[in-house]
Amino acid sequence: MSIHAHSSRPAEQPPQPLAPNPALLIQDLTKVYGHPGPGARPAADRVNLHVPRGSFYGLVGRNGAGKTTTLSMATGLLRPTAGKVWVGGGSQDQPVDVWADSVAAKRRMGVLPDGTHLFDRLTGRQLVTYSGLLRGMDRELVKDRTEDLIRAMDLQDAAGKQVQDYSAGMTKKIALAAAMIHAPALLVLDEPFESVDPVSAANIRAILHQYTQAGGTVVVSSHVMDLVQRMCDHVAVMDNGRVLAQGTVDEVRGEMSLEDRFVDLVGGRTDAGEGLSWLRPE
Ligand SMILES: Nc1ncnc2c1ncn2[C@@H]1O[C@H](COP(=O)(O)OP(=O)(O)OP(=O)(O)O)[C@@H](O)[C@H]1O
Repeated sequence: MSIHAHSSRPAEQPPQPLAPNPALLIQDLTKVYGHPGPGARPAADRVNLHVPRGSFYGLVGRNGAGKTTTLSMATGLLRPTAGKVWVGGGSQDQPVDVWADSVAAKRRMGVLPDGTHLFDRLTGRQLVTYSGLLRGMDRELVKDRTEDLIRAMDLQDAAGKQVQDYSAGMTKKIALAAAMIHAPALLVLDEPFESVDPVSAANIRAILHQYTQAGGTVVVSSHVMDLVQRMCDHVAVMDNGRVLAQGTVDEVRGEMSLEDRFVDLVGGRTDAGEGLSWLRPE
């Protein structure tokens, strides 16, 4: 496990990884929204992450900790102020610099962004199909995989409906299907279980576990420590734009539950409720 791991090295070659051929390597990634200058507080502050191939990696932190900012930069959606990101591929592939070669990098990734903006006038089936066709996949293969994914997400009855008429959880599931159609090496999922019912969440977890067992890598952001402790094998804790700890879940939590360790690291609030003495029924 590394704690308070902030380093600054020249950012040209991928740094020497802790294990060979990582799925995702993030080096000194920094984002300052608006005008960088004195007093500007970075939303992500020299973030270094090493995501091993085949891992199920949780990124946890409070609201506003910088998880979405970090994952958006790591997946080529948000330009970093500073820092580098490399994405691995198959076991024999060299890591690709996400911002220098974004086409090759994006081919290796499936992404479920935060607050997904989808082409919601399309039906669910069309959305997944176009996601495959846009990636240059064979039409017959796309057709077969689309039906497999719709079945796996239990969306058969809704597949012919426009996505704008889906519930929040159904939208999450169809966006996840669209992210998986090209069988990428790495899935980066921002809050994948938010609004998803427990049965669907269990199905999705099973699909993702099967995928990591086949050599895929999953990175998920979440606030739900219990879920991350049960589901993930690796975890990084972020607060105020910084990584406070990272490693295997057992290394990071030690003898504690992940939730207790998290509160220990980020510092719990004990004054919650103060100033709300008026909050009682008349
Ligand atoms: N587009 C933006 N412009 C300016 N500030 C932003 C923008 N997006 C995020 N921020 C700020 O950056 C910080 C980190 O936000 P971010 O969304 O990355 O956190 P998060 O850990 O994903 O939070 P949550 O769990 O609530 O989704 C916050 O202080 C937020 O207000």
